[in-house]
Amino acid sequence: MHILEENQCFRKNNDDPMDDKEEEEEEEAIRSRGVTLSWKDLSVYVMDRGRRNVSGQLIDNVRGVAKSGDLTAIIGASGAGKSSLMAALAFRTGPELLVHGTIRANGLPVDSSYMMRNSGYMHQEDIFVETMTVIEHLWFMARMKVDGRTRMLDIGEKIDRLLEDVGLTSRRDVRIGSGVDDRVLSGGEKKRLAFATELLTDPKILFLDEPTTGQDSHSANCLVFQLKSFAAKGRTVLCTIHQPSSAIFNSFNRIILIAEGRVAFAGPIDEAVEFFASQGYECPRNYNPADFLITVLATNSKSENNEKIAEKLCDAFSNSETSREIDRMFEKQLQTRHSLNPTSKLHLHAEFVRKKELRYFSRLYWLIYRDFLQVMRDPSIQVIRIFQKVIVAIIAGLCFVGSVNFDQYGIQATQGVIFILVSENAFFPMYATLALIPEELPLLRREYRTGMYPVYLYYIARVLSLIPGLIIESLLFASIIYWLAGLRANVETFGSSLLVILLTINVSTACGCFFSTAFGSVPLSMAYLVPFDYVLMITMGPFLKLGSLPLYIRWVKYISWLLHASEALTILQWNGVHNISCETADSELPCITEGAVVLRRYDFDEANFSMDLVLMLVIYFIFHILGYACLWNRCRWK
Ligand SMILES: Nc1ncnc2c1ncn2[C@@H]1O[C@H](COP(=O)(O)OP(=O)(O)OP(=O)(O)O)[C@@H](O)[C@H]1O
Repeated sequence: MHILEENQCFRKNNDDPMDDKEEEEEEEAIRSRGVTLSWKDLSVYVMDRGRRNVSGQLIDNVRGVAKSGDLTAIIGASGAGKSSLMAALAFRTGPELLVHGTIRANGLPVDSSYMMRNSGYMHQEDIFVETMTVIEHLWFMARMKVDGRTRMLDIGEKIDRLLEDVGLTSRRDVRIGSGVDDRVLSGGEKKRLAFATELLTDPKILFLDEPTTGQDSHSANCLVFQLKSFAAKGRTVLCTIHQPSSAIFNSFNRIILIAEGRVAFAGPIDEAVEFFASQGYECPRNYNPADFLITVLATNSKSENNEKIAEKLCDAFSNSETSREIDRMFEKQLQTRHSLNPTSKLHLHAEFVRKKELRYFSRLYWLIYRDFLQVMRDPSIQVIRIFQKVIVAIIAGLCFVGSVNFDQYGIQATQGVIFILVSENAFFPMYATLALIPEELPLLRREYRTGMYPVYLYYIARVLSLIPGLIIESLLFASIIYWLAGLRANVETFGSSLLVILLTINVSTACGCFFSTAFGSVPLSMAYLVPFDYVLMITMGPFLKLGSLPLYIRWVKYISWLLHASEALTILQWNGVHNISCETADSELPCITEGAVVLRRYDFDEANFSMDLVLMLVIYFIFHILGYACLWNRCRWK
């Protein structure tokens, strides 16, 4: 009995048994509908930072074939170049790598968009939104990846089937999470979830980078069994693996052995052991052949010609009959392609065009949905923040009870409340937003590069998902402090003050988004944002008369929304006030009786109110446009 029997795994196959001939015919028919991937003269280079010069080579002129219906494994020691080769074949290398060579699908040259639409790629490191549950994650991924015309019912059925296939049905409502806890997924379960995610689109070609890492041997065996079953449906499955057990090794149809970026063998598994034996490296009996092959290739000792063993084997393989067989397969693919009539060619390449993507608004909806779940479930983002705000508002408001009056002391108290309203609604959201995008950058890059959504949709969704929280937060804070302190008690002034505060909090969030995308990490963003904030705070009104600002800093008044907010709120409190009492006046200082004089004292002008609001809006859009541009740049080039 083969060790990877299906009934040991999560789900049984209930297909009717067939006789051998029928099975062979069926297999051949399925294969002919699949995609045979072939590549030649494929090299991968590392580029320097400016992408002008090559600074190293990871893959050196390799060739190979991965047939539909086969499970092909790229095997080699750690650092041999397995992931680099697979990423190159899948068109998933980062912009720091340059891929040179020919990659063909059924003999036709392919490009990145073909690969993105026809292949799935399971990365070595899983990146999930940890606050989502398994089912929420799968629904999100299905809506973003699956053909837009697929019915919700069919998607639901598919998800249920996949959950059963990968043994996660009982964990469907568990959060993905992090750490070791039975309320979140384990490392192995995350791998299975990543696998199920790739199967959502039923890709013609499936790439998996180290799918068995972190799995116990039973789960690893089951996963490989599922890969085989998937391949048997006429799919092309390629995975990298660096330490397969004998059972897993024996279940591969073909292997590609990689050493130092070169191919030491590519072909059926039993031929690999024979080839090594023919070169003088006989696998001992009862020894795991995979361990043996990898150990031989990783040995640093030299052969009789003072050549490294890996180099000698790679040279020998490139002159071997098996290698020539690969060349013949490559040529055969080319001929098949030439014999195809134009309609078939069109058909082959038009397959992916037929997939209808979800409309922008639907994708935006799903992105906002995901961001909302995150915001709602991450207490550090919302609940604690709101609670903290309420406490601060009550404490601050209580300090001002009875002091905000139309008298000489009241002038200072009113400006104090305005300072707290502005600074609290400016600095807090600015720093709270700073970590949001850098934390998600790896996920964003990955999803953007697979074509799930454009960067601007992500950015808009991120900003929109923050708005409800920001509104609740700012309105709560401002209302508590406004009424406790006793600022002007009429609906119009209160409403306009809330509008100014809403603008302040939104511009500050936009500023936080810009700094986080411009500098890419929280410590670096903080390093630049703190001095910038100091300048904004010093020049916001209460500390310095605007007219006395030194010439070199005077430009700040155009970009400081803190200043515009202070001015607008001060205007709302003092505009039209003619009866400021002199009762509490210091006998040595002149008494101020007019609101207009209070405004002049800070170099504010009541005619500026509308302009302040407009300028805040302009600054809001400028920060977001710059923030988006920086994010787009990071996704494209890093
Ligand atoms: N983007 C890159 N820039 C520079 N060097 C890289 C890059 N990606 C990989 N390398 C280097 O190329 C070599 C091969 O890396 P690769 O990840 O392909 O190996 P691997 O065989 O998959 O190893 P592992 O099993 O440990 O994942 C390593 O030395 C790695 O440091």
